[in-house]
Amino acid sequence: MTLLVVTAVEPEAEAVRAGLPAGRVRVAAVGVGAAAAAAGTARLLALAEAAGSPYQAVILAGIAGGFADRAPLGATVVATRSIAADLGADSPDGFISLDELGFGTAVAPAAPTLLASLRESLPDAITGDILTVNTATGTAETAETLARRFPAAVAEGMEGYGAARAAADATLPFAELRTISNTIGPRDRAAWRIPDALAALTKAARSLGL
Ligand SMILES: O=C(O)c1cccc(C(=O)CC[C@H]2O[C@@H](n3cnc4c(=O)[nH]cnc43)[C@H](O)[C@@H]2O)c1
Repeated sequence: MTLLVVTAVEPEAEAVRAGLPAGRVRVAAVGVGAAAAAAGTARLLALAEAAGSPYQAVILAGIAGGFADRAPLGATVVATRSIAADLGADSPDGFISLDELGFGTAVAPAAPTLLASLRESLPDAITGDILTVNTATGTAETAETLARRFPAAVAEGMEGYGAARAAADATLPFAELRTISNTIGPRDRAAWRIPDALAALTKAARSLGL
């Protein structure tokens, strides 16, 4: 299978590459946020298709914030669904999702076969929804609100839903794989364990056996 792995930033891409045999998989950093992920992934897919060597699957990989008591620091998480948590409308009665507004869906389910293969390769990984947010959560109040709105969510990142949409437009299977660098809650950058999360990302990539 010709696989495209996209990450937000280059250190994440390097961590993934370090766990993969050279030249077998394309790993590219496409930028932070769902818009960058969608645009960057779509461009890579289109260029490969135009060159006559299309990709056959897309994985969004990177580090993430983990929900307290659901995904601890250093854990590997695999998304059953990548959900755009803040795509919709605010209202005095609470958040209204894109689905409720009738404008499509904010939920991108992982491709069943790709998800099953990731789970088999990563038996210790925590499986659940991974939220895509435009603003990284920085208060206990927002963390609690998200945990309540999304009881099956284990982590949040900023790109999954965007890359998933690009893969869906190209009718390709998609999955999201992340490792936990910080706990979702009051912003405390000093408490982020980025090197540990990047090391876990390398280990996860190696476990894929590609
Ligand atoms: O400073 C560094 O060395 C460094 C190395 C690798 C990655 C970073 C990032 O800051 C990546 C940002 C990326 O990480 C995701 N992320 C991580 N934690 C959270 C969170 O709590 N809430 C939302 N997103 C998170 C996100 O996908 C960002 O694109 C720095």
